[in-house]
Parts: sequence; C-alpha cells; structure tokens
Amino acid sequence: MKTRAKSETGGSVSGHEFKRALYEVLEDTGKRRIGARVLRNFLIVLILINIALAVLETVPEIRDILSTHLRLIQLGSGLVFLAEYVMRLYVADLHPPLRRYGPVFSRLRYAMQPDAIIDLIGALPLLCVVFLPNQAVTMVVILRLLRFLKLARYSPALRSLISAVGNERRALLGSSMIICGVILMAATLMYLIEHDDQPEKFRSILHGIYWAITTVTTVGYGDVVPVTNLGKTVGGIVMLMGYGLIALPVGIIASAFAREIHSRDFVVTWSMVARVPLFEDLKATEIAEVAKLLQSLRVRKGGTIAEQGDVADKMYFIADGEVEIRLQHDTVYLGEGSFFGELALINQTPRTAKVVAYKDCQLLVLEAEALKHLMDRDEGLAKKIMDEARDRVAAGKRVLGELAEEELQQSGVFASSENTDQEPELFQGDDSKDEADSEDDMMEEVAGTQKDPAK
Ligand SMILES: Nc1ncnc2c1ncn2[C@@H]1O[C@@H]2COP(=O)(O)O[C@H]2[C@H]1O
Repeated sequence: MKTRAKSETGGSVSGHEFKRALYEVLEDTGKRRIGARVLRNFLIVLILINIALAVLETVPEIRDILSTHLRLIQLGSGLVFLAEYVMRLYVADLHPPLRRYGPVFSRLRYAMQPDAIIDLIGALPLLCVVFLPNQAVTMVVILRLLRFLKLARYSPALRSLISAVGNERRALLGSSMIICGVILMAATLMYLIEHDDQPEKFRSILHGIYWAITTVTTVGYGDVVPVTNLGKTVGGIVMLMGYGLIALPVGIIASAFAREIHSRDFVVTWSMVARVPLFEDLKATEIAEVAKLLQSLRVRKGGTIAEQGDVADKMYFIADGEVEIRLQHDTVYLGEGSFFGELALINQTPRTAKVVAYKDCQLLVLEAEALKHLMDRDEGLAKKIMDEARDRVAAGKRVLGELAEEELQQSGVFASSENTDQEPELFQGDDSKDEADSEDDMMEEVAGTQKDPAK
C-alpha cells in the first residue's frame, strides 16, 4: 500500500517535472536555456522552409517533380506546428498570472493571446488539409504563408515594425485620408476632362480612381493616359504631388521604426512580463498592455546599469541574469523577476546606489512616465512597489547600524522616522516637494546619496 502511494507520488512529481521542463523550454525561462534556443532555431528554420515551399509549390514544374516530397514535408511541419500549439496550451496554466484561473480557463485565456492565435494559424493548414480535402486549397496556401507571422515571436525587428505601425496609427490614418482625398479629386477632375475624348478609358470616376492611384503611387502602368492638354497638365501636377504624398506615411513609419528598433535588443514577449512576480496579479490582457510599455535592454556581465547620483528616468525588471546593487555600506544581489531603480523615481532623487550586471542580463525597462501611469491605474501594483521600496530603505537603515543612526539622528534625518508607515509622496511636483522633503531626506541619507545643495 505504502509502495503504491510512493509510486503514485513519484509518478505525479515526474509528470509535473516534465510539464515544468516543457514550459521552460517553450517559454525560454528557467534553467533550460539551451533547449529553448535549440527549439527556437529549429522552429525558425522550419517556418522559413515552409514559406519557401508554399511559394515554390505554386510553380507547376516544381510541383510535378517534387509533389510527394512536398506533401510529406508539409504534413511533417504541419504536425510539428500543431504539436507546438497543443504543448503551449498544455503548459499554459503554469504562466504565473494564469495559474489562478484553473486548468480550463487559464488555457482559454492563453488561447486569446495574439501569439497563441498566430500559433493556431500556423497549425491550421494541417487541420484544413485533414478535414477539408480539395476544398480549401487557396485558404491553405494563404494560411501557410501566414506562418510568416510566427517569426514575430522571435524577431525584434518584426515586432518593432508591428508596434511602430500600431503606435503611429493615428498619423497614418490622417495621411491616408489626405491621400484618399487627393486621389478622389484627381480622379473626378480627370473623368470630367478626359471622358469625352476617351470614353472607354475614363468611363466613370472609378476608372479615374484607377488612373489616379497608379499615378499618385508613381507606378504609372501607362495603360490609361491623358490625351488632352488640360488632362496632361492635371496629370503632371498629380505626379508631382504623388512624391510628397507617399513620402508622408513612409516617413512616419520609417521614423517610428527607427525609434523602436533602437530601443529593442530582444523581443519583450507576454510570457516574459508574466514571469515578473510584481505583475502576477494582473489579468492576461493587462500584461499584454504592460508588455507594450516595456523596452528591452541587454547588458553584458560587468556593465554598469546605473551610477549612484545619476539623474533617473527609468526603472528596470530583470527578465534574465543577476545584478549587483552597490550600496554605500552593503552589496545586494537581485535576480530574475526582481526590479530596481524605483527609489529614485518614486522620490525624485538621484540614484541611491550603483547598479552593475553581475551576470549577462536581459532587462525590461520602464520609463518614469509609464511607471506613474501604471501605479496610478493599479493601486495593488503601486502598493507592492511602495512596500518593496520601503523595505529596501529599512534594510539600508539596518545596515547603517548604531553609529550611522546616531550620526543621522544628530543631523535630524530621523525626525520623521516614526512615520515610516506613511506612504512616501509619489512623483511629487514642485508644490508638494517641500512636504515630502523629510521622507526624501530619509531615503537619500539611508542610501548614502548626497543631496543637491541647491535644493
Ligand atoms: N537594500 C536594497 N535592496 C535591494 N535593492 C536596493 C536596496 N537599496 C537600493 N536598492 C535598489 O538600487 C537602486 C539604485 O537606484 P534607485 O535609487 O533608483 O533604486 C534603487 C533600488 O531599486
């Protein structure tokens, strides 16, 4: 009886360990980095092969010669993508923010994530071939080409482009409206001018729109051209306007893309953010929003992330690696999932310690404005950050010990130390600065930062 119980426990433990290992490999977390890298590279190569084959298969000669091989490869890679999707669903309830929803709802919520939807699209061609033979050829080709989107999971550049377009959607909408307006005007004018001379080519304003689009985009097929002098003049003006108009959206996307790409060393995925304990209580959709606010930063072992006394405008979360916080009287190490750099932002003081990468680090960077926005919106999250900040200040105080405390008491710094339960003022403006000065003093003095004499 005892033996059986033991084996049952052993079985479930090893089952859980297997699931955990699978989760770590699929989500590139924990200790299984090599496995995760091998899987990632394998999937990238498979996606690229699939896209190339989907295109090549439309060449009749190639299809005739390689049809059996192509079908086998298509079936094999379809099975791999389907297995990947099913496995990601299987481990979905291990994502920290989804754990509380139970086995069914955690997976449903995971399935709603953009990355999961793209994975499903990647697996769909196989299902279409199996369940809808001969009926869904075009759909299967399109779905196979859509596997290209799966690369977004691994490519910072592709993510940057998608988010650049997303961020600039208003400007792009505005410029698109201007372009549409010009096309419509040019088409109407051309219809009115050319219709009598070329009733076949400028049969309606719709035909004029076709001419205007090919002209404004500078394509100019030459199948429809103005023949009247007035028509040629209008055509010339539209051609010149075309350059400026097309440059508008191109310029918007190009500058937004350049901005984005420089701030991304790696892709900030949903699961990377979900692993940060601070965000554990957020809903899956909220995590997706937080992910948009975070930039990525890779720092090599030994690299300095912040200098004591620096002016601060961002805080950091450790997605991978370990940092060393060099306090004046102590050194503290923070690992994966921890955050730092919040003290200076909360108190609007210079950095209270030097921070160095103890190992190679992948950091998620949150700008001061974004932190303020997050803390304003989510009281629970704000409280967690404030509690941690207070603990850190308290730890700093403890380390200073008797001697330093005496020194500080003499200089009146602990005049307000009984009030440490009170919330420190967050991101105070100039008006409230005086009120919060004593708290600021405490945080700065404890961490050993010199106060700006001008203050
Ligand atoms: N005792 C501590 N334990 C852990 N981290 C700390 C401690 N003191 C300071 N820090 C972190 O080190 C960071 C240095 O920059 P900041 O002052 O912005 O924010 C600080 C905290 O995030």
